[in-house]
Amino acid sequence: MIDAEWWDYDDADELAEAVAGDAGFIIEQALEARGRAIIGLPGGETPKAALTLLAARKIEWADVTIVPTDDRLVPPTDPRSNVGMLAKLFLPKKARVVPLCAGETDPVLAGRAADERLADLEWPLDLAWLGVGADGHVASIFPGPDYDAAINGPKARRAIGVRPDPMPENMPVARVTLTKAALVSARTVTLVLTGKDKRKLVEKALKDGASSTLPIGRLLADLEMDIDIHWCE
Ligand SMILES: O=C(O)[C@H](O)[C@@H](O)[C@H](O)[C@H](O)COP(=O)(O)O
Repeated sequence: MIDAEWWDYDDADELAEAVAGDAGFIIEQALEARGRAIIGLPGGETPKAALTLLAARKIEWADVTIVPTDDRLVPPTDPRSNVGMLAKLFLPKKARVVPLCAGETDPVLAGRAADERLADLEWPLDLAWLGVGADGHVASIFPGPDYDAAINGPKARRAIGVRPDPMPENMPVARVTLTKAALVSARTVTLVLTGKDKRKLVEKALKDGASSTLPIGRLLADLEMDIDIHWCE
């Protein structure tokens, strides 16, 4: 079992500063070691402030490839689009932003196309920065017909289409997600969350390990290196 180190902050600003600093350091280490960096960045609300601070850092962004950890099957101009949010922040910095969805409407086809697109990238990720949903989903690994393939699929599979069942009420759309294998193979995995409820959920997931019924629990159980968990109330 890996070690999870909790980093607690007094407020969201302090959390954002710390996470942006950590991510920036990991990217700079990768650039120094290999002359390039490939990072998986999350969607949702929690990471927005930290991502904005990260984009403002003085980094050789032209040598950085950014992949959303997951995305909703919506056009990049849609406010729900994760790649749309990341492109706004990082394309002006000359980073390469690789979409998981390219206009497909069928999640199974979108997942296959994303997997082919990612096959050309030099894996593993240097950083997989993750959030967690109030229901315990991570990236867009949700209960439903694609859950087993996302959690237990072949290690070579990097992305897969997801038809959540039940559909999340706040965001009832199909998705494409990086698989658990693609996420846990990252050189560094970091988890960023806020609020007491999510903290309790992650602490239980860590305790339950591989027997966790939650996607986040199954992912944490398969990590092969320690993880930093950044949290504020
Ligand atoms: O596409 C997404 O929704 C995210 O990648 C997702 O996995 C996110 O991390 C959680 O849903 C938490 O979202 P919040 O940070 O907004 O609570």
